[in-house]
Amino acid sequence: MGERLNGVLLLGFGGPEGPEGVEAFMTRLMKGRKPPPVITKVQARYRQIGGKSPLLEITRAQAAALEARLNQLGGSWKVAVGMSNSAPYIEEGLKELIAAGAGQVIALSISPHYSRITTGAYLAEVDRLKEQFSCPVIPAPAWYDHPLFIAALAARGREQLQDFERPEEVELIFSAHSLPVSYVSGSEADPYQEQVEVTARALAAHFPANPWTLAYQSKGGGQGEWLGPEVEEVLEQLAAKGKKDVLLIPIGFAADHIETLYDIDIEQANHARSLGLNFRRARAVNDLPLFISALAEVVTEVMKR
Ligand SMILES: CC1=C(CCC(=O)O)c2cc3nc(cc4[nH]c(cc5[nH]c(cc1n2)c(C)c5CCC(=O)O)c(CCC(=O)O)c4C)C(CCC(=O)O)=C3C
Ligand SMILES: [Fe+2]
Repeated sequence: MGERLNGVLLLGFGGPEGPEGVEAFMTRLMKGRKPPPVITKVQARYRQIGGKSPLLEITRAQAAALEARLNQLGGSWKVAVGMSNSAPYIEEGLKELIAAGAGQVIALSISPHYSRITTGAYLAEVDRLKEQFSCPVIPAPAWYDHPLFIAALAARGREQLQDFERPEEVELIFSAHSLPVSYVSGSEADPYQEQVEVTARALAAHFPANPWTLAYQSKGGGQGEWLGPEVEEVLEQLAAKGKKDVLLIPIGFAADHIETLYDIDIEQANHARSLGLNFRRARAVNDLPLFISALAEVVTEVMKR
């Protein structure tokens, strides 16, 4: 792989580190669209998860683990983090790699499924900056169907499944972030929904005995209809069918953050409890070695092209 330092820029959505960062984050994210009452509601959620999201810390841990793995496989590697909506921004991550002497940069989205608000936006920003830095930047391929990512999700599921009395009878819910239906329809449709469905089917194959349902979570307000069914609806349907044991595996996020710690662990868990369900959630893949190996394979595949 040569003597030159290879850079990897791990690209993510970003998030406010705590309640006081919510306003700036949302203004950037929504381009000024959302009224202040929503900001207050979101701030209250961050307070309920301890005032701070673990997202940045987890992403940094993923970057460190990926860097170690790549250096172990051969060559000389540095992995930096660049976020779309919060610091460290994509520009800072790119500057860090170039300052370290990277001869080229592989841009790797940490969002599992492609949408215009996630990977599409990250790569557009990378593209915009590319001119300014005259360093080759190569986008890494998607990994939503990578066998090691699927195996990592399955391992997280199994961690929880073994705590149920009859693991093979537990109802599985696979969840991904909802999107406005307008993003996934028409001639310029994002492949998001198809990719989520591929991940769900591949994961289901790891649990051949268990019934499963794909559901969407954390939908926003406005912008018309959003992808469904919602997790809450699925919980209600399972309760109505007399089911008791439910394990939710979030497949649309690579790290634990407000969407798992608040939306699932507080809101959906409360809803499940009120329906009399025995509800558990699988941890996000975070820096699980299986997942880091998946990312390392994706990166080294780029080098072979
Ligand atoms: C597909 C997707 C991912 C998955 C990709 C991935 O995980 O990599 C993701 C991740 C994240 N989303 C995050 C936070 C937020 N997203 C919001 C709003 C929105 N997200 C959307 C989509 C996604 N978002 C959409 C279509 C909107 C509505 C925009 C609009 O209406 O135009 C809002 C505003 C309030 C609200 O609507 O809830 C917040 C606070 C955080 C940070 C968490 C933390 O800090 O712990 C993370 C990782
Ligand atoms: Fe979001």
